[in-house]
Amino acid sequence: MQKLQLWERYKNRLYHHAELELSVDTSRMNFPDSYLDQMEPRLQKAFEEMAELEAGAIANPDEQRMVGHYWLRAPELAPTAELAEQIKAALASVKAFASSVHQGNIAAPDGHRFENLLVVGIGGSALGPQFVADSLGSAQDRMKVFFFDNTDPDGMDKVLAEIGSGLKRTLTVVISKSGGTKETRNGMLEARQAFEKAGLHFAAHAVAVTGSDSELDRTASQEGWLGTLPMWDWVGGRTSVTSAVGLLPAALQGIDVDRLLAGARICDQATRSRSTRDNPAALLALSWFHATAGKGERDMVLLPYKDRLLLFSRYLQQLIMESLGKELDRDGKKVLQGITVYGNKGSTDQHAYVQQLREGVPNFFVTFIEVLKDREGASMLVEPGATSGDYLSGFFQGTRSALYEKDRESVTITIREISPASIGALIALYERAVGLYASLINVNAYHQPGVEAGKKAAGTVLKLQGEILEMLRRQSERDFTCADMAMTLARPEEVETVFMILRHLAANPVHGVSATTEEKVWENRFRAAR
Ligand SMILES: O=P(O)(O)OC[C@H]1O[C@](O)(CO)[C@@H](O)[C@@H]1O
Repeated sequence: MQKLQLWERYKNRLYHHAELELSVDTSRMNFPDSYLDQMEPRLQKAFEEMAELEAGAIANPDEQRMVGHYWLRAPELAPTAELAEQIKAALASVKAFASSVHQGNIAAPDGHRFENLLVVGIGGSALGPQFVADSLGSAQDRMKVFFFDNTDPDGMDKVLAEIGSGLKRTLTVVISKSGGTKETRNGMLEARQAFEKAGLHFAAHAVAVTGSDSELDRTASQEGWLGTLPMWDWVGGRTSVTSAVGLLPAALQGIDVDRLLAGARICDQATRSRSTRDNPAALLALSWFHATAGKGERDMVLLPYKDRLLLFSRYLQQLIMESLGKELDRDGKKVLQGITVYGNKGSTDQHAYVQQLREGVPNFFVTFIEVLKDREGASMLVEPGATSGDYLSGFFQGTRSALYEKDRESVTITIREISPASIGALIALYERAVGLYASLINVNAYHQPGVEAGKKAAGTVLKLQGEILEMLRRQSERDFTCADMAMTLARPEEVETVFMILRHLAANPVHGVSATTEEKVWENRFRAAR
């Protein structure tokens, strides 16, 4: 298509929201103009399902749950007055807690204000808080934020080393909707040990965000933590960033959570429109449907031209892939659905994988995110008439054109600046796009049955490890190959798992297991240290 024709298509298709200062440009998606009309019946059905969801329908039938993240920024829309009150009360508690911490009314045991914040969580209980912290943080933050988002001991040691002697003025927020996630439980225990080693009483440094009567809730109340903020079963982990999960860390960091919620609320209003052309989330969902044939046939590459949006692709990876990646559709038919999401940031990726995007396997579409405002304050000229930010803009435009010339399609989202409101709007935009797209492809976006399989299998491995350790200790006079051990435990079919467990045990001193080094690694002999 010629440049001037594309310009006409740009003007015809551009969605712009004046108050949010947010645009969605689908002109570089090669669907015909008739596509929207053709998809209209399916879209209207998706809008209807979304309206039912917002009205409190059981939108997650597998778990018999309502799906209410939209109420978090408009409590008056919650289906009962009681829920509305709970949402308002939780927000008030978040703000009151953060303000008490900032004013020193809730202080470190040494009487000083808390200066650091250690957030412990995983998945939806970490990715949203991390994205918000990274996109909106600054040198002026009220608290310096750190994360434990895994059960990797070395990763936690690295964070603790960074905090160093600052631990005595560190507040720990442990976040888990279920309150039973092992990675988070381990992170909490490791944090507690670090505090105790430093002669500090963990409970005086800890606050929880969790579901009522969860394991974490009970621990926090039995140990007398500083407080507990609620999570509800009608908020999914991956859509929990506008609940206390995201708001408490953000408020403690000093981010204006009211503006974040306001941005999300305004975007929610826009994305409730049943006029497809006026609904930016519907335009995104339709673009995904077009690009992937509604079957995940192409990957979604996110290219935000702004360092502060680096973690957006990680955040969206969970939101999109955990929501859409489903074996069965809502009628129980095998569909193997999903959209693969990856990305980092422009212009950096220009020097990494954009080569393949332009010339290699054409199995993707791009979402560019453009931010008009370069920085606070003035910019130097890096050469006559051009700033670093002009270059960033030039590289964005250049890559968009270079890809389109080669029939690589893209959507571009433009925001004026990075602010709490625009981050809230981006979050809400994608939450709604995922919900609408899930309706279009008839999958339940609000459960995650596949994740349970890995969790169960990990439990089996840990149980087998217990049996192996017991056997090594009981027969400490002898050594075992993995095959010996599997036979001795009467689990010959588990020999590979036994080998992997033994190899890991011997690599770490805590269990007191040693290994010989044989020519073939699977013939190594293991024994308990005497
Ligand atoms: O908040 P929780 O219950 O600890 O769960 C953490 C994450 O684990 C999952 O349930 C599965 O990975 C995610 O959906 C969720 O965000």
